[in-house]
Amino acid sequence: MLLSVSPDETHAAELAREQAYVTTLYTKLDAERVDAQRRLDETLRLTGGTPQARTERDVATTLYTDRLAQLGSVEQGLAFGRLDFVPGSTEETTYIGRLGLFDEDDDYQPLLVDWRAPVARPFYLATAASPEGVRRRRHLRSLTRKVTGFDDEILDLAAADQGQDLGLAGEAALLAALEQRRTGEMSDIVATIQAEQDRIIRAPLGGVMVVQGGPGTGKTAVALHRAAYLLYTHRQQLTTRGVLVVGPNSTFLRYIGQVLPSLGETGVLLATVGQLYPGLDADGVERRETAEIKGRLVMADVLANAVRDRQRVPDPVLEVEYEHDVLKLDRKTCTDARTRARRSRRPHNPARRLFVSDVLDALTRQASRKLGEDLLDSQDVQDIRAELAADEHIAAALDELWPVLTPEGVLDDLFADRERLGSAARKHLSEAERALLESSRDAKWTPSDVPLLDELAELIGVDDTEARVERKRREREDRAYAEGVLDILEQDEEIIDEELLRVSDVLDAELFAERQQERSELTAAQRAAADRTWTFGHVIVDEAQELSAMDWRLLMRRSPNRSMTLVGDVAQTGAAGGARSWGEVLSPYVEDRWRLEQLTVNYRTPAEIMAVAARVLAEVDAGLTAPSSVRETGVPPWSVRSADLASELPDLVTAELSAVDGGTVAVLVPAARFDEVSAVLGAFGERLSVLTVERSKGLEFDAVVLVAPDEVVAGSPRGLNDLYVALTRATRRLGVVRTGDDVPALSVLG
Ligand SMILES: Nc1ncnc2c1ncn2[C@@H]1O[C@H](COP(=O)(O)OP(=O)(O)OP(=O)(O)O)[C@@H](O)[C@H]1O
Repeated sequence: MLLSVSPDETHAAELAREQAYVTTLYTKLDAERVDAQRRLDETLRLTGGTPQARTERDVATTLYTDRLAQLGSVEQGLAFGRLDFVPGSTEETTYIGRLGLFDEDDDYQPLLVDWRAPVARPFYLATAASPEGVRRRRHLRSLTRKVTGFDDEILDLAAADQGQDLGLAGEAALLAALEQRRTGEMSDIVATIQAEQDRIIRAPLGGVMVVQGGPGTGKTAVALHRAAYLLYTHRQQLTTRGVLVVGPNSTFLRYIGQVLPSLGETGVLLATVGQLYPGLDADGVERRETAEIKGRLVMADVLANAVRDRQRVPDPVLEVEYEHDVLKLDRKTCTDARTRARRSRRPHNPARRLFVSDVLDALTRQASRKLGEDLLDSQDVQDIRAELAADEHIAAALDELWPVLTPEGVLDDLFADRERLGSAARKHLSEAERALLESSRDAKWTPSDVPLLDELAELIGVDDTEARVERKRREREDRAYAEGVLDILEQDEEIIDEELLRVSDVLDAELFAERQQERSELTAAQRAAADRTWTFGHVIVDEAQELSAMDWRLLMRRSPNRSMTLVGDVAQTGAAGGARSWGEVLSPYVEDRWRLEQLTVNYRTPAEIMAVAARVLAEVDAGLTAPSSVRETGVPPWSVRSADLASELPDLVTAELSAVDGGTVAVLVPAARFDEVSAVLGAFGERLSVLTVERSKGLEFDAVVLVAPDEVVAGSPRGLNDLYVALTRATRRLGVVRTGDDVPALSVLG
């Protein structure tokens, strides 16, 4: 008798097989977690020993702590792919997942291959036209530990003929991922990375790579997965120096903050430029025009002048009281001392020693003459010099001529004093521009002050020895404390030895956490955050088009090896001092030694919305092409005119919130309307965000309502770029609320 098996039964049997395999993977994962925890506990129990033993323990503790964090992060979607190769190929069926798992009992055969390993590459790159030995690619879908389904792609030439215009791999899985409601936090894309993205993620570590791509092409996603890939592939090199990821503002950093931990990577420093000067989180707000001036390259000259202006000489003579007499410091003596100190090419504070020494020599000669040179031996002269050096009047005179400076002090004084600013900047900035700087020094430091402070720190030569010594002292204290705790617990343990109680069983959770904290403080990222002169193994900049020339100077200092990935879109530049072209930005640092990669497919914005955005882009620059959308929603964008926002906007927002069914909605406004609209929409809760267009950069929402597009366009010289950014934030729905003049590029909306 012939048995007939229905497709459903085959599918169900296959699903059961996948479930069985995935279950063994989770069992293995659980065993690894128990093992890592046990090893960590054992390491934490050990105390004392030689310095080398302690160092080894520290390394082991960090290793097991990191491993535990990594094992904890991969719970969701542990395995998401499978490759079956053509018969006769050297590869066997391979499962691809968020980390690698091996079978120790079977010669360390891989049970699951880390997505970053070379063997996993065909999962992202193989196509029907170029299958790389792959016969079938399978995307596994799962919910917690349950496999809920799978999608297969058979990579043969018949499939190649079915015209995959955009060359998308795993289309069903990709579209399912893109259709997901947005939560307000970015997710990783590890299961559905596309070929053009994969090539960028796995590009070699060295050199400067620019990734140019329109909105929604996955630049941010690619940048973060690249960080994870580089840390996996060049772990040794990068864990000591660390990886820096720079984003445009703290809202954006919060949005992307979970992606790297979800990929098992915690050692990356995420920061805005405003956070790259230790001790400051500069988030003050200022006018665009002021930020633009502060971002200009000439500010480096202005600051150099400001520091030189603090190196003064008497005009004509400075008289200093000394021992009931008066010593005279003349212009020539001081000018000579100043010239020698400047010629040393040391920064201001270290060069002060030379200046002071020369001036003291001159004063010593003078004082000796007065006392009668012939009567003094060399010891007497030395004593006189020491006395002069300790004299408060002389110290005050030296401070006047060559003060010890701080970057904050110099910048504050410069912006607060018209004369100083005039002297330092007259040649570089107009009176009106100087007036803008002068009015900018309110209470808070702004992000554009940070590269200026950093520049000043270089010019002044800030001595951070004290900070370093203090840091070391704190580390030692923390360690001694933690060890003390463990010693006590170990003594207890001796008493209850028979019960074989482990330290970790009795170690108070809070103390344990503190000890963990101490360990994590020692990661490269943490140390880097506290050290202005830290140089990173790799620097990744997102929304790189927004950075000013002065921002670039700061970042280049943090990356002397020029191992950098810069992602951005020159069509979205909003900052007045931002990039117009990548060549212009980079040539001062690397000339033409940088490579360009492009991303061309928009995964975020549906075709219906992109059609509108493309018209705006054509007005920005007819030569620019908008990326092609990967999907349509069938929902056309809408537009209404409102004469009374306060009464009409809440209803429009309510309708959008219900249309996205649990998803997120953003109301984007020109900066001048932010307070008004926030007040109107104050009570809508978490799913609604009211943001200025500038703050929405890099973010996305299920629905976007854009208010007053004409004001967005008129609001800045790059207003059309801002409009383009605003229109491309939506993953499903877009609405425009007009309050004033019509914007020609939006006329298609009615
Ligand atoms: N291969 C992919 N698989 C699944 N989702 C993807 C993929 N590539 C991108 N996405 C999703 O598309 C959206 C846009 O990605 P991302 O924010 O990285 O784009 P972007 O180029 O940085 O955009 P913008 O320039 O507008 O800030 C995100 O939700 C991201 O998760």
